[in-house]
Amino acid sequence: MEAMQISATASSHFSATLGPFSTNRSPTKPTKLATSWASSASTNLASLSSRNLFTREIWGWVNSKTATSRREMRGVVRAEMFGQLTSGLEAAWTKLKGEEVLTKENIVEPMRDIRRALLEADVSLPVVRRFVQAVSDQAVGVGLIRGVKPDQQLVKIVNDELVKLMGGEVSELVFSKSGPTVILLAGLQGVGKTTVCAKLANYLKKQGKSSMLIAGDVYRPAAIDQLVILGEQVGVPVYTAGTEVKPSEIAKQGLEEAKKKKIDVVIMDTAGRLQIDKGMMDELKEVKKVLNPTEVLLVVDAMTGQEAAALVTTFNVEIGITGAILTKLDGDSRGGAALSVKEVSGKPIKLVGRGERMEDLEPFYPDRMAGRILGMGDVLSFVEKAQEVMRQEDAEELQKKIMSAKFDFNDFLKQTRAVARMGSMTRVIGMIPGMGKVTPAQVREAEKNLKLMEAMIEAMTPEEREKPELLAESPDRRRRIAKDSGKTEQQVSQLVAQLFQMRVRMKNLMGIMEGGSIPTLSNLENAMKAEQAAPPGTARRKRRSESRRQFADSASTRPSPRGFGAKN
Ligand SMILES: Nc1nc2c(ncn2[C@@H]2O[C@H](COP(=O)(O)OP(=O)(O)OP(=O)(O)O)[C@@H](O)[C@H]2O)c(=O)[nH]1
Repeated sequence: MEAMQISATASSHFSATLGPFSTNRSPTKPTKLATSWASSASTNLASLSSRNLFTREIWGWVNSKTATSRREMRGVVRAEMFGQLTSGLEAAWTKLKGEEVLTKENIVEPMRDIRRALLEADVSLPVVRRFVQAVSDQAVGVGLIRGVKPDQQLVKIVNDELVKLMGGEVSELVFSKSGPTVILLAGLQGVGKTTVCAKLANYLKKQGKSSMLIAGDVYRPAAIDQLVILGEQVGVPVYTAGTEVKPSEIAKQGLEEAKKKKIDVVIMDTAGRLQIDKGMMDELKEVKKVLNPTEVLLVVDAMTGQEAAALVTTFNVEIGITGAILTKLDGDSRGGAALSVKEVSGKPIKLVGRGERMEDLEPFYPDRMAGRILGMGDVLSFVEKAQEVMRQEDAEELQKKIMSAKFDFNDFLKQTRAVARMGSMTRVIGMIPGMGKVTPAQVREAEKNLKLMEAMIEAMTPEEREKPELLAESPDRRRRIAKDSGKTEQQVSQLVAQLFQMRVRMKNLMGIMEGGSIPTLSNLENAMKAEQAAPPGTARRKRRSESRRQFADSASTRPSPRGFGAKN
């Protein structure tokens, strides 16, 4: 029911906010914005069932967003990062379409798809096994999101497990508290180490830190020249001592120089090898001893998949590292390295390279990465936010009130605040399909009017908030509220009228939901369109007359025979 409430309330909020208080707008005429809300509500209604409609509505938005992302994936992004994994996982969600709940039986097939997708992404088998087990355990039984469809529940569980798998939180670079921070880079040949040195210096420069590069690859003279050129390109000094000096000696001299120059961060490039050999490890150990580095980062090529994770493990065992830098993520369509490094080696990926330019280095955010893999991005966090603000119990209580036409100003305020808590109105609106054409000016106007209404409601007594009839009956009360809130009497009257209109409108919409079958997208949308466009004498007039009758009903309890606005 919650979705209906939020739609109906939101729709009414907007018709209220852009309706009665905007210039040249009749209180009963639905505005464009209200119409959009109504039609978005109808779109979402199509996928709703009779319970937990709020969460379902949010997931309706998720669906539409996912559909878009999936379309994008198919078209543009697919060829890019992790495209293969994304499409593999899609098969799993599809298998759950039409199911009511997740069961031990119906997750067998989707779990097989997930397993296959991860193996094809070159994630190592033990990691895949643990992942699939963790997802299965959560999918059946505990930890379900109430009211969300099974395929969406599974997306959420997989998302959370992916984030966990990749290390959960972003793992920041550590800086030394005194003296220069020393970062020692290691890695096999051709993985992008030399490029990373300069990219990292450039990245730190943007954070206001000075760096110096030390050219320690004495076996490939071109590597020294390459580092000098890249250093010039990003505007940082490079310490070189030729190819005749031992790397550990170069490291020592470079560090002294950096201390003299009061450089913040020293980045040491080292020689790569085609594969791990004892000579390289011994040399690295020696350099590490001399430098006593704050960070020892292994640079690994993302395109090597689970091999990258194995390398991180070996280097960690041999020389002790603090983390990894994953390069060439831009060319990686599988994702095995990003998914396996932390789980296999216990060491986090700190940074990722996503292109050849000096700017193409950024922190590794597990949550964003999971979002990209699933094609969900921000939408998942929005769902969580929405769930936080809309408690199930509140929603059920509200549903009862709406059905018995007892929706009052307290509920109105609560709903307004719930919507506001979900984020700025612009953001909320932006998440709803079909709402793209709302102009910023309209949103600003809506926000302003919500504040205006809040001020008037705050000036009401608790009794008046609970019984809007009191205000319908008494101009004195309305005058007092106008005075206390600094608004006009007309504005207060309009707000009261609006609440009665909302009661009718919400009850009608809820009635459609309650009364037997769930309407299909097309017939509900048509019904709403017809209602909005109805000529005089049809649905709209009927609705209006019903809200008038409610006023009249409330007015009939008082002595005066006159209707809304009569003197008490
Ligand atoms: N597409 C892409 N290319 C990258 C990235 N990082 C590095 N490269 C390219 O990879 C190639 C090898 O990079 P280098 O920095 O020379 O590799 P290296 O590890 O220093 O090599 P050795 O000195 O032989 O050990 C270069 O052509 C880089 O431009 C990245 O994130 N994306």
